[in-house]
Amino acid sequence: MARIYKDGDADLSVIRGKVVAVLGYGIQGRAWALNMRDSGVKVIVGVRPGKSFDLARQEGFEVYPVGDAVRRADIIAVLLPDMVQPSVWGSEIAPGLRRGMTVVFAHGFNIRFGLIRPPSDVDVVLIAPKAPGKAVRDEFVRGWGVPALVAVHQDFTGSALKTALAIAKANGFTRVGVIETTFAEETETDLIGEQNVLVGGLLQLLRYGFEVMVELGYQPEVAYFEAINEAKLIMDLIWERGLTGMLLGVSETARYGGLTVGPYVINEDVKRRMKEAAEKVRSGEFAKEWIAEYQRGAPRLRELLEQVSNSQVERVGEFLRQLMRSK
Ligand SMILES: NC(=O)c1ccc[n+]([C@@H]2O[C@H](COP(=O)([O-])OP(=O)(O)OC[C@H]3O[C@@H](n4cnc5c(N)ncnc54)[C@H](O)[C@@H]3O)[C@@H](O)[C@H]2O)c1
Ligand SMILES: CC(C)(O)[C@@H](O)C(=O)O
Ligand SMILES: [Mg+2]
Ligand SMILES: [Mg+2]
Repeated sequence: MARIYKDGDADLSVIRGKVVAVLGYGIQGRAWALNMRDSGVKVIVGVRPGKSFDLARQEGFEVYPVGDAVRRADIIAVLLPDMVQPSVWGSEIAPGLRRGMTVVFAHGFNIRFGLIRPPSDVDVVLIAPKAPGKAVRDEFVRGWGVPALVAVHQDFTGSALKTALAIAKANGFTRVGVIETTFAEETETDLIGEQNVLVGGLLQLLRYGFEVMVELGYQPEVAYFEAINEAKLIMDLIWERGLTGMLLGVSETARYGGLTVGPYVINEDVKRRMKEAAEKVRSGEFAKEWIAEYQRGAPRLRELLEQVSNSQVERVGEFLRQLMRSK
């Protein structure tokens, strides 16, 4: 049984009086900085000059270049893009680290694949939210939170877990539940999950679902409502009531059709390829490929993103989302 920490297991006083530097003010960084400040934690931001720097200032934070923020902090949360972290670590983070500091990651990628090797006299922990940054902030503002994982890679002070749980509490994660894991388990499951299901599998399923109807001559607007917009509402049912609850919340016709046709469309062959993709994560092959792509300037990523953003489904979706938002 997984070990799961809740609010009562975490003590905010562990980080009171300490300075937490959030490095990066992007998708996660902004959410963490705002959440922790709202929880009474002393937060500063470390980021390069530019839009994020200006936004963090506008939103009332003391903002510094990364190296200066590290030097002023007791705890640093490394919320820079994964591919940027190793070089910034070498040039700006490592030189400012002091004995007994805590380094918090939100994803274990660079530790798991050996791209960052912290000195032995700091604590190294992981607090990985199982949610996109927008939800990390929105749920906190709503008075609740999102689930997260916690892991300790290095416990120099003997209180690494306590510090990690305090950071989790300040973000609202312990209100929901924080599961104990390892950097390896978090990194591998996060990559496998986002590729096979959350980002990759889901996107492709929705695109094909839409395209099949359009290619059969149905109206694109009808196909969008059917294959994409309603997918959110069905997912809400699963989120609230589980798989069986969703099945009981749709018609008997949908229940029978879904249970018989689903496994025909998403078949064992798909499962086999999901396992192949998972193996590429576990062996490090995916990490190697992504690092090489990033070092070339990410041309393939840009091209694939452009293909999605220029597709018909996006034009239809934009029109319908606008329509649904206005009376
Ligand atoms: N995006 C998510 O919802 C999400 C969810 C869970 C975990 N994570 C993890 O959180 C971490 C941060 O990811 P993100 O998606 O929030 O990143 P992001 O791309 O949104 O963050 C970019 C931030 O880093 C700054 N930055 C980029 N290069 C820099 C440099 N050289 N020097 C200083 N600042 C620089 C940018 O100005 C910006 O503020 C990653 O480890 C990621 O895996 C992200
Ligand atoms: C939000 C996700 C997909 O769960 C996260 O893992 C990420 O990398 O952005
Ligand atoms: Mg991820
Ligand atoms: Mg994730």
